[in-house]
Amino acid sequence: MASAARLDLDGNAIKPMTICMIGAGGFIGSHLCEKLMAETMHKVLAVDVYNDKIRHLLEPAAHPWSDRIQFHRINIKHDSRLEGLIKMADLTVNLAAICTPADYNTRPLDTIYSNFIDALPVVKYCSENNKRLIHFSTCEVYGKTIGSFLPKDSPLRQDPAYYLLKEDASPCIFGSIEKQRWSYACAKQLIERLIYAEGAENGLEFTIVRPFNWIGPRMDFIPGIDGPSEGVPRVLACFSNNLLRREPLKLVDGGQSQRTFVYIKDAIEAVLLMIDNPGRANGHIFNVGNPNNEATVKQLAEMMTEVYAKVSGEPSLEVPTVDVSSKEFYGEGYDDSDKRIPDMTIINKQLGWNPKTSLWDLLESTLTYQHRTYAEAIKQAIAKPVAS
Ligand SMILES: NC(=O)c1ccc[n+]([C@@H]2O[C@H](COP(=O)([O-])OP(=O)(O)OC[C@H]3O[C@@H](n4cnc5c(N)ncnc54)[C@H](O)[C@@H]3O)[C@@H](O)[C@H]2O)c1
Ligand SMILES: O=C(O)[C@H]1O[C@H](OP(=O)(O)OP(=O)(O)OC[C@H]2O[C@@H](n3ccc(=O)[nH]c3=O)[C@H](O)[C@@H]2O)[C@H](O)[C@@H](O)[C@@H]1O
Repeated sequence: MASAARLDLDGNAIKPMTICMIGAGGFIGSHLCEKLMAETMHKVLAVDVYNDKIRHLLEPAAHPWSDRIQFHRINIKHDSRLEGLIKMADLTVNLAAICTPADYNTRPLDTIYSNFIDALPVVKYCSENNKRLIHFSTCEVYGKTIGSFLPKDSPLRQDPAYYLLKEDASPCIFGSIEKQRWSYACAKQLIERLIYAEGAENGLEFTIVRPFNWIGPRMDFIPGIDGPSEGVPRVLACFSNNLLRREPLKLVDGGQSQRTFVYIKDAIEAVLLMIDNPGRANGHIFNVGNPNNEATVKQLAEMMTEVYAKVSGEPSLEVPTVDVSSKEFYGEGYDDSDKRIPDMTIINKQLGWNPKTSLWDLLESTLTYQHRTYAEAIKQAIAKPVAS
């Protein structure tokens, strides 16, 4: 239950504030709203075009926090109410974006508009009205590692200097323009530069968050159940869908890319520290990830298969994975980040934050949720005769 006597990292009482959260109806937004309602006295003006993932917080109206959350169905591309909401708030958190890789090379214009053009008014209103901004960028701004350009057998590939991703030192390395995969990363990079420049030239108080593969319940959708049948969500939902339907998990180009996965609930703790500690968070770019949870996509598939068998009680498939080319899976123009390990020095120093949950444990709680939420609906969808 929320308590009024919460203290910041310097021992001062935290004053309740009003937060304009754009993209509050998405995966991260839903977890952040939950946290803010359950553990703080902050008020949320939740802006999104959808509210399914936060409906449990909005209805019934008898929740203890009911007077602290308001939903505003607004498309920020064209709605004059946005500036008024930013003005009403002490802080704006901007999460709105197209952020599924299947869109980057197939809908590059929508991707660039969503991640750059549509964020411009948000930055402008915050700057003009002297409002603080926490903007969600991505670890994809690092692109590929320096080490990926070394010969495959070079011992330097093992040296962290060639792969560890540091906010204030690592370059942003993208592929050629035909590799439209990088449309998202490039748009995010440019909005980061604009926000940084607003800070430098106009005094905007900002924090930029670079999430490294946050995963957990409510991430994306299961195709044909709560999203389009032909849709391609991010890897957690793709693999969950395969496991629920008892199909082999598809490994793009052999599943050799490496990622570090962090549990959404750990990551949300970091965001709350940023919200509550402006003096320590303003002016910073933060990596938020779990360097201890590294796996290749193939290893992730194997672990998810094992965990799902445990939580569902169903035996694994004899052939649990199948290789597929990136061209077949994502289409022309796909490219990939080879390896993503966040350096944690800055977030450790400023906010003392560390992730806690192991990959196995986070997959166990997430796949338990996926099974409970979707297994029955999938069974019914599979059993339904196809209309002739
Ligand atoms: N989940 C991750 O691990 C991760 C990693 C890196 C970066 N990010 C960034 O974090 C942010 C949130 O990611 P998420 O995983 O919650 O994604 P999400 O797709 O679940 O949430 C984004 C939300 O923004 C809303 N939105 C998009 N365009 C909008 C518009 N024009 N007007 C109003 N609402 C709009 C969507 O409806 C959606 O609810 C994004 O900016 C994303 O790039 C997330
Ligand atoms: O989550 C993040 O930190 C960022 O990275 C993601 O990018 P990526 O990790 O490449 O996206 P996923 O869809 O989660 O894919 C991870 C890896 O799994 C592979 N994959 C995906 C799906 C699948 O069915 N099979 C498969 O092998 C992809 O090719 C990729 O190598 C997205 O760009 C963003 O949501 C975000 O900015």
